[in-house]
Amino acid sequence: MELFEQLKNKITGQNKTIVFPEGEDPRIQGAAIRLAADNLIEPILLGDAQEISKTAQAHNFDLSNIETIDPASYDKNELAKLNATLVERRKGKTDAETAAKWLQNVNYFGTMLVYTGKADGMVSGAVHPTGDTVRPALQIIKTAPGSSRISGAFIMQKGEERYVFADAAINIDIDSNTMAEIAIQSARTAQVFDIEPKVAMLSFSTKGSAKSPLVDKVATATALAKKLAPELADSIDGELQFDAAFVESVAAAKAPDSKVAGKANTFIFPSLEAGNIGYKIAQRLGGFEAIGPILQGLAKPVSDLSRGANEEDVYKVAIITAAQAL
Ligand SMILES: CC(C)(COP(=O)(O)OP(=O)(O)OC[C@H]1O[C@@H](n2cnc3c(N)ncnc32)[C@H](O)[C@@H]1OP(=O)(O)O)[C@@H](O)C(=O)NCCC(=O)NCCS
Ligand SMILES: CC(=O)OP(=O)(O)O
Repeated sequence: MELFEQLKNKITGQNKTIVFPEGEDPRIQGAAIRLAADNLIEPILLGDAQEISKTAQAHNFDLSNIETIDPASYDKNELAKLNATLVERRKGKTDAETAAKWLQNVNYFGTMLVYTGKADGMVSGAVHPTGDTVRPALQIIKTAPGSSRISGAFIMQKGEERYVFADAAINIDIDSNTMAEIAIQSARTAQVFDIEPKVAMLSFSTKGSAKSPLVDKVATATALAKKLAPELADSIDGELQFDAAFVESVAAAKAPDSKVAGKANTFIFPSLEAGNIGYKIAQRLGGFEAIGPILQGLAKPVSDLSRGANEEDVYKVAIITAAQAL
C-alpha cells in the first residue's frame, strides 16, 4: 500500500489535533479543510480573525467546521495560565513580560498549545522562515529522551524511489558527534517510512581519497555512529561521495568493500549548506517530491514547511505530524 495511504489509515478517526499558526494563508486553509473533511485530523487555525475570514472569502473556503483562535483576543485567564506555564518551563531564562510578547506570536502560541496538550502537533513554516518556526519548539518542547539535539530530514520521493536526506534544515555547522546523532536519527526515520536504512555519510572524498579535516570529521562521525548504534553498524558507511554511495558501478571502483556504497538510501550531509542545497537540487532539477523537513529528536511533533510549499505539501506534512503524535 502507498505510504500516505498507510499513514492515513493509521490516523483516521484518531482525532489528533494539529495547530496551524499560519491560518491566514490559503494553502493552510485549503489543506485544513481537506484534512478535516477526510476525517484525518482536527485542525486549529491561528491568526488574526479578520485576515482568516478575508482569505476564506477570497478563496470561497467554508471554515464553519474548523476551530480558529486569534491570540490577540484569546481569553485573558487562559492567556495568563499559558504565560505562567511558559515562564515556569523556561526556568529563569524568560520573564513574564517576554513571555507575554512571545504569546502574541503565532508560532510561540501554537507551540504552547502543543506543550500544554491542547494540540497534539503543530505545522508551520509556509510563511515563516525555519528559524522563526522551530525556535519556539527548541526552547519550549525541547528534545525527546535519548536525543541531545534536533535535526531535520526530508523524505525524497519519485515513483517507487524513496530516500532520506538529512540534516537539510536545522544544524548549520556540525561536528562529528552531531553528524553521528543525525545519522542514527535518520536511520530510525527511514524505518518509519518503510525504508530499510543504508546510511551514507557524505563527503567530497571516498574512503580517504582526499585528505582534509573535513574528511576526517565524516570518517570520525561514521565510526561514532556505528559505536552508538551497533545494530546499525553494517548499515552505515562513510566517508562516501554521492556517486560512490548511490551508483553501484562507481561504488565497485571507489569503495569495493563497502556494504552500503552503491545501495545507500539515507544520505547524511556534512553541513547544512550541503544538505539544504542538495535537497532543493533533487527537488527542483531531479523532479523529486520533498516531504518535510520532518523534525527528528523533538519531544512532541512540530513540523516545519518550506515557504515554497503548496497545499498538497501542507496536507502531507500534517498527516506525518499526526502519525508522529500517535
Ligand atoms: C535552529 C536555529 C534557529 C536555532 O538557532 P538559535 O535560535 O540562534 O539558537 P540558540 O543557540 O539561540 O538556541 C535557542 C535554544 O534552542 C536550543 N537549540 C538550538 N539548536 C538546537 C538543536 N539543534 N537541537 C536542540 N536544541 C537546540 C538551544 O539549546 C537554546 O535553548 P535554551 O534557550 O533553552 O537555552 C538555527 O540553528 C538556525 O537558524 N538554523 C538554520 C535554519 C535554516 O534557516 N534552515 C534552512 C531552511 S530549512
Ligand atoms: C526547508 C527550507 O529550506 O525552508 P525554506 O525554503 O522556507 O527556507
